[in-house]
Amino acid sequence: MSKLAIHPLGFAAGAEVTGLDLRQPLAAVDHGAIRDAWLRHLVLVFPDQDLTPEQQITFARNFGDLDGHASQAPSTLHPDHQEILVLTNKQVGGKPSGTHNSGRNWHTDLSYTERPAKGALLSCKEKPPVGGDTMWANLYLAYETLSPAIRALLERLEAIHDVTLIKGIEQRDPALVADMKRRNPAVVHPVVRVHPETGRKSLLIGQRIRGFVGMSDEESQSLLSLLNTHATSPEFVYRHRWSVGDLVMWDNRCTCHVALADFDQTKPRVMYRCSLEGEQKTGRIVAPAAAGNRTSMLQAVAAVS
Ligand SMILES: O=C(O)CCC(=O)C(=O)O
Ligand SMILES: [Fe+2]
Repeated sequence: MSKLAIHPLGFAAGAEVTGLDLRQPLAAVDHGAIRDAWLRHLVLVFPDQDLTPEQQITFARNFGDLDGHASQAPSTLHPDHQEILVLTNKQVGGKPSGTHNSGRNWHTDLSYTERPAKGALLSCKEKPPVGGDTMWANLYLAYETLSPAIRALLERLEAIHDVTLIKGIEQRDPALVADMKRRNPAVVHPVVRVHPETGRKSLLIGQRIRGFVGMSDEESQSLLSLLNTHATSPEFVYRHRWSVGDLVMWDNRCTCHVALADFDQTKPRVMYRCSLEGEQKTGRIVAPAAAGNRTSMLQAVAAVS
């Protein structure tokens, strides 16, 4: 008999899943229960799971194909397992040994690609004594609590997502940044999206958005600020305080998240992430020549749309 138990951790998002050893093959009944909980709670925490990279990959594959990380610089991937992105503040030979200072502004993973991730599974390998929490916001609630007038405006709106807006990207190795930019020209996505499994609408919003198609820069920035402030209201957020061995799995189709930088940077923080490949290509690439200059890009996008 299954020992699986699910305890909600927050009203907006988050549930703890206990009674499972994720190193073992997943029974069909547990698989179904996890999928249901994932769609309902958006962020699932599996505590005390000490997984090898192979075990993390095997568990992740229960929920879809893995993203091949073509959008990432190869040096940020696990040397033996390209399915794993290494998020670390550790230096090797004076250089960051993976994706450095990752996720420091609100974002939905891979929104700067045509096919944002379906979900992700993040395993905590090392953590500082205090700080370094991660927060997720429920973007269904964000959408549903906007006024009908704003919702009607957003229904037709598209946003320009830009990899260069990753917070702190300019502090990364310039060769790595050039690689990221080359791999990821700016893309346009609808602001309102429909979850392919639940059918519910949510916002694709965050701080890696350059602006909205057809709006002036000033209009874009004001609207973006309004939407991001609303979407990340404390009422919509689950905040996770990590322990080594936690595996957290989130639904990236209806959430955004941020990794807090409030910790002693001389202490290591190391996370391994598998990304589930998005099932829908919702974006379209904006001419790369337009990228880099906010005003010219907004005009270029407006011209082609
Ligand atoms: O390091 C973290 O807590 C999260 C980083 C992040 O944004 C991610 O893994 O997608
Ligand atoms: Fe992320």
